[in-house]
Amino acid sequence: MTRERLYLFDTTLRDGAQTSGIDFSVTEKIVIAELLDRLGVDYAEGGYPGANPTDDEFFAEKRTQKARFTAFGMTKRAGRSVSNDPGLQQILAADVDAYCFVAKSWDYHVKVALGCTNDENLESIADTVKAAVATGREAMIDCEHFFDGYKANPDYALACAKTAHDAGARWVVLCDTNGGTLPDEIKDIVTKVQAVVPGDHLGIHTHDDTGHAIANALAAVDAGARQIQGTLNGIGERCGNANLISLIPTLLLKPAYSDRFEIGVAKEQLAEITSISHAFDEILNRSPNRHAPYVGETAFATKAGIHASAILKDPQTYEHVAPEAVGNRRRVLVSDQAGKSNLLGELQRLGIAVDKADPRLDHLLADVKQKEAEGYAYEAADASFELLARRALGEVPRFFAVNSFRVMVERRHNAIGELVSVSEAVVKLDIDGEKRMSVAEGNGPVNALDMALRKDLGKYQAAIDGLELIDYKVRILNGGTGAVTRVLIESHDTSAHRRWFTIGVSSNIVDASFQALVDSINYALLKAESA
Ligand SMILES: CC(=O)SCCNC(=O)CCNC(=O)[C@H](O)C(C)(C)COP(=O)(O)OP(=O)(O)OC[C@H]1O[C@@H](n2cnc3c(N)ncnc32)[C@H](O)[C@@H]1OP(=O)(O)O
Ligand SMILES: CC(=O)C(=O)O
Repeated sequence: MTRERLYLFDTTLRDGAQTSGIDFSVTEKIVIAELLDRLGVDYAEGGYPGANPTDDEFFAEKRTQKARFTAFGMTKRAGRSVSNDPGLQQILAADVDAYCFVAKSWDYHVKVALGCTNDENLESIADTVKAAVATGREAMIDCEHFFDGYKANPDYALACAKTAHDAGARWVVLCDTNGGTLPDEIKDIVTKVQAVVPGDHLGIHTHDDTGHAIANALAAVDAGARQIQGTLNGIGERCGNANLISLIPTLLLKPAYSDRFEIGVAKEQLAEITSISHAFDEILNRSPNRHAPYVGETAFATKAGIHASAILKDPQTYEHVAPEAVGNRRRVLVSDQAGKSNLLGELQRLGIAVDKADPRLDHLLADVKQKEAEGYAYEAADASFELLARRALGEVPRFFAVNSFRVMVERRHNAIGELVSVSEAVVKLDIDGEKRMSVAEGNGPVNALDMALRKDLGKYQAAIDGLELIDYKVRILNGGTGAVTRVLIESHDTSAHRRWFTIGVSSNIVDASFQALVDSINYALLKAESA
């Protein structure tokens, strides 16, 4: 069966730049353009030449190599000719493969926002498309508010789409600009537009204001649209655009689409999609959404014992696609919802061989459940879990013992009269029967304890040289000042390029922090020893 070509149009660098809280620098735009080429989209909309210095510099410096590099702008202003519209001339002068012009297609907007007549707007659309086509490049029109416009005045909305098409636009893109349209309406209206724009010329641009951006894009495809616009990780104006990172796996892995369509993203590129999505979040300086479809850390994580038991027998029992297909991985979590199968799955991943009938496994499971009831959360603290498991199996040496620790916080005036807060910690350790005492100052009690703990580990000192704490999170369980505190610490061994999480729980925040610090050091020593 021959499959139809479906084109992917990325607007991360244009509509994505309209996301509140996101401001791309030129350098970031350059890196994102490279990510888009890596992903394999057909079009990459770079921004709006002439709208701001960042976009001007970006268009002067960089273009995508594989994706058709596209400039965005608006149709010519009414009452002016194309050659007499400086904004439009700037767009036409950009070094691109294609242009995408936003045009009004709702008569209410023509009247209120443009303040011109319906015919003048149609003339702007036609003249702009013709001028773009005359440059030898591809032209497309984003019909802004198409669905709301169609509901208000179907004849005029259709006239806008037809005018763009007749003037030579390769694509007429129907935009759900306010994001309020539902999938059935999209399907119905796109079907009707096919009467005036036949063939593979319709595109769809959806926003996620009702949580239907992807469903709406797919509904449009079902009705005949052959270009989908969207963004990396779904960023975009207000609630965002259709998320290409979710759409691409669906188009490639779900027979309802993969049997009917081919897209420009190869299976090998699909296997990079998790890493591309996370790299994009790095650029945005934010943590990836752990629950994101396909690419989230928990997308293939199972917590329930009954699921884990079946997954270990055959992963397909609880997975809709193979995690490897999207470059993700299966995770079997250990928590209070776990059974022995979860433990076995996690131990297997850690390279620990143990028989399901081994009674130590029952003790370990009981221990995990007891500690989870006290407030521990091992699914978030891989290293603390590994220590707990290996200890239960007698595989963790006693590197050092903490005899005591003390921490003092003092607020006082320094020599020049400024009010400062100073923390000082004392840690007493026993290493192979030899007693050691270290004192350190820090910018807070946990920092001081960390310094003191790591100051003198005797023969183990070299093994923690590259160790640094990179994140510290506190969560209060049960509320109130007598509450239980859970501390999660992320550590990084710069020499071994390894990251891990440890946990501590106590009614005392310093005590909880100290537990997590001690676990972190024990884990570093365990890994150094096995290396
Ligand atoms: C649905 C969307 O997401 S469309 C994308 C929107 N993106 C952006 O607006 C980001 C970039 N925009 C900008 O930097 C600026 O708005 C610019 C440079 C484009 C224009 O700036 P200004 O000339 O100062 O105009 P301003 O932004 O105040 O208003 C937009 C003008 O464009 C007109 N306009 C809006 N859409 C269109 C259109 N499709 N065709 C022709 N004119 C249009 C408006 O009527 C308004 O005209 P007016 O100034 O005579 O009232
Ligand atoms: C063009 C566009 O971004 C919109 O109509 O939503």
